[in-house]
Amino acid sequence: MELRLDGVSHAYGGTQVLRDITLTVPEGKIVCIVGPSGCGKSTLLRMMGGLERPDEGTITQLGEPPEGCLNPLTYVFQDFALLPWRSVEGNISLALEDHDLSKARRAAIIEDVLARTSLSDFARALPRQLSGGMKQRVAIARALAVNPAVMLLDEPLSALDAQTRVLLMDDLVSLWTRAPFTAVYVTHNLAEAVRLGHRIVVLSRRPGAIREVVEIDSDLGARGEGDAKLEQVQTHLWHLMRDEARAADAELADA
Ligand SMILES: Nc1ncnc2c1ncn2[C@@H]1O[C@H](COP(=O)(O)OP(=O)(O)OP(=O)(O)O)[C@@H](O)[C@H]1O
Repeated sequence: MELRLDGVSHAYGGTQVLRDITLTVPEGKIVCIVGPSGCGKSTLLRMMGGLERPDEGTITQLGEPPEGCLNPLTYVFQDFALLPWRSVEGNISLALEDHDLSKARRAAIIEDVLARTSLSDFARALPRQLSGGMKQRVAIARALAVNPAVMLLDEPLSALDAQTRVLLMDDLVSLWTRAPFTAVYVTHNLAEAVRLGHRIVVLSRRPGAIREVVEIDSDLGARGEGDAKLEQVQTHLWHLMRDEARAADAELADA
């Protein structure tokens, strides 16, 4: 399934937050959204997930969700959003409880996503026993359990330390390489954007409008540390972001 946004604009009260966003999230690709603080990235993601409606413009789902899809659009948040009193498998099971599945089918799905996220040995652990990286693996496993058409990730690695972020990025790359999924990935971190994005959408300062869309055609699995082309793209993104962040700062100072 593909997501298409056409002329999406939105305001909260008198504050314009998004302006005329037109973009496509192609099936089987990861689209990263970057932009300065407060430019409307999370708002855009909420609109893609149907949690809010834009004032103007349309968001269309084109094509069919994958076979076995229980929930076409599912989120992964920065703060993991796990229930502390439920075990790892209990948290994953939560995503399946509203669906009419046999006990055996539910157990098979949980076993599969635990294996894919290297969590099989932690099925009965509670969130408080897990590191931040492991908690986010659980949240990713829970999202994968519903076999979504599009996964919507809002700064999923921002709460983690630098080393853990690298490990989780590797995990996401290998998950995608084994079974390509469609995702929209909001991040402040340009290294994450160039490592994970097939398409990187740079938003301007608020009201967020598309400043540039950068395509990276290299294989996700082949992207590594010290890749000159990726570093070039990252520098280009940084220049765009820096200009926007400076302008946003100046606006706040003038207000
Ligand atoms: N429900 C809401 N009601 C009113 N204003 C809101 C609401 N949600 C977001 N905003 C405002 O809209 C603007 C965009 O917020 P949003 O969280 O989408 O930006 P962002 O780019 O994700 O920010 P950050 O990078 O800091 O997470 C901000 O000025 C924010 O205060």
